[in-house]
Amino acid sequence: MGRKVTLSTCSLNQWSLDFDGNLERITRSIEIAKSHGAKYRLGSELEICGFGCADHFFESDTLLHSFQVLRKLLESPLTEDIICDVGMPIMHHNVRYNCRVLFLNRKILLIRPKLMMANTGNYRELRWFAPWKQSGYVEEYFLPKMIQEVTGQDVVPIGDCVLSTKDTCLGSEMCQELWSPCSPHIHMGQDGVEIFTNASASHHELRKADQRVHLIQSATTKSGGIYLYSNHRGCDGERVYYDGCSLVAINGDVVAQGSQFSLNDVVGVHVDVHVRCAREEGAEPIQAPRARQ
Ligand SMILES: NC(=O)CC[C@H](N)C(=O)O
Repeated sequence: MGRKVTLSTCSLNQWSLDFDGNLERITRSIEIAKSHGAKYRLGSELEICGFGCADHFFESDTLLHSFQVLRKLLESPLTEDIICDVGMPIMHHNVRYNCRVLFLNRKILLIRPKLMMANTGNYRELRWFAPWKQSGYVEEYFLPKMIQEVTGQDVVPIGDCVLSTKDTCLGSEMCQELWSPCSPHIHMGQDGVEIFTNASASHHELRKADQRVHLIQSATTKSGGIYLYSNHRGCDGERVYYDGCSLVAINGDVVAQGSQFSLNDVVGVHVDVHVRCAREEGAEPIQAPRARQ
């Protein structure tokens, strides 16, 4: 019998380089998540600086201001007792990565860089970011001083790994990775991950929301589990429309979904789930763990 936990995802109307506004909307989404008793809050891809910063990603200020926002979030009493999963660019060994930062109670648990970049159609991510070096590979990241002062940590893990808690196991994938034939959720499912998360910036095209739903349903039908999807909503300074629809699926069924065309700047989607039960009731028992090289 698993423990009941509330998980929260959201769609925020973030704007490129609007660090104050983006922080305010992230803060509001955490407030809403906490008011529902959530223990984990997921936000969309690069939500701190905005997804569409384009060549501003080359400017060190974009990375610096992202860390300043992260510091404010770490310091805030609002982020106590909830795992916050936020998106920002991070430079590691002079290479820029599109990352998730997961933290709890003023400690950074993990920095998870994107493994597979979106580089076709409207997307040119390879111009600004490198994909992470290798799946299942982790290094040490030296935190900047302004973050060390708050967390008391010098180094934190950066790379492709999952988060184990007392009750469950959570693994991140990022936007494009869901669309790949070798999505990380496949191996994570084999490794026993129960909560899959996806931080996205996926723009609107007719029937694309339906494709996303099918991909997410397929991901949780195969090995069972809970899939939390967060998509940006709004224009983000670009000439496309990111169409929200943040959702939660459990064992192949969509159990909660946010709006696609809302005018609200902050839309939260929350679910109460019994962790463990989700995997136990999933379609297939856990297979042999992935052999790591
Ligand atoms: N930001 C991304 O990785 C987006 C790519 C993906 N194909 C989508 O449109 O959802």
